[in-house]
Amino acid sequence: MRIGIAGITGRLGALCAEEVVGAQLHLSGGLARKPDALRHIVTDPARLAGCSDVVIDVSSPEATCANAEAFAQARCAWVIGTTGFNAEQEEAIICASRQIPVLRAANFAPGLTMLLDLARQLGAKLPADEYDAEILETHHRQKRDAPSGTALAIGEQFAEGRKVALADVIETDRSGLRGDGAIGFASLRAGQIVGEHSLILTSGTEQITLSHRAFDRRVFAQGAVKAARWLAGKPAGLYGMTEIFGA
Ligand SMILES: NC(=O)C1=CN([C@@H]2O[C@H](COP(=O)(O)OP(=O)(O)OC[C@H]3O[C@@H](n4cnc5c(N)ncnc54)[C@H](OP(=O)(O)O)[C@@H]3O)[C@@H](O)[C@H]2O)C=CC1
Ligand SMILES: O=C(O)C1=N[C@H](C(=O)O)C[C@H](O)C1
Repeated sequence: MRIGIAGITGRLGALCAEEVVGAQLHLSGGLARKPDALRHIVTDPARLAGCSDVVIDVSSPEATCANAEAFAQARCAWVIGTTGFNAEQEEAIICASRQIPVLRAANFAPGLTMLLDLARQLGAKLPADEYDAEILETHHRQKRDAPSGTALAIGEQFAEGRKVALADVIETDRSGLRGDGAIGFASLRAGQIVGEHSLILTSGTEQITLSHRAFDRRVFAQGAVKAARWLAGKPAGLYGMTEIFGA
């Protein structure tokens, strides 16, 4: 199986490349802004798609979306781990998934995949007028998007359990009083913290916290390569990590 990496020079992309080689799969090359013939790094997505069965994309929202057309044309499977998309960019990904298999996940870690399932169950069980929901995420100082993609995914699952749309109850600006039924978000950025997420549910008399801490970025790279192996050759469609870790 030939696996390419978009964002291969980045923190996660470089680890994904190591995992591919470590698993004795064929690393077909990578995409970044500066080409490098020695390391098979190109700037044209069509060139990478043309020599790959599947590409793991961990770059930036703009760079990821710029790949959509070339990957669809080459019928190349697409694992997307990039976060921070706007609504228009999300739509472009959904559009591509009508032509090629796309697996999209804000977090490739198995434990976090389980946490998403638990968040949905708690949303369905804990009454919104009794339990305030807050999501706290902490990441390294280089992270660009906030709230993190994972925090938003936790919020979406919890909201789905509550049978509300996250867009209707999301609170990121914390000035003023907390809204009834709000799902609040807070972000911290410091040092080299890999990624921490907590869903904190508080009533007048108790608190329940679901937490996940990644302390080695390799957990994401390993999940991404598992996802790539699973996705190559699948029919067109939009898939997620529950397909891999079965939450
Ligand atoms: N799903 C998951 O489990 C995880 C997802 N992520 C997400 O992955 C993404 C990357 O994270 P991280 O590795 O830390 O980021 P880095 O900034 O370290 O890496 C970004 C990579 O994308 C490339 N890139 C950026 N902009 C462009 C562009 N316009 N055109 C082509 N290539 C571009 C960079 O290449 P260069 O600068 O060399 O041109 C680099 O290779 C983020 O969205 C992050 O949130 C991160 C960890 C886990
Ligand atoms: O940028 C990161 O580093 C991470 N990004 C992902 C996100 O936005 O949720 C996943 C992980 O927490 C690390």
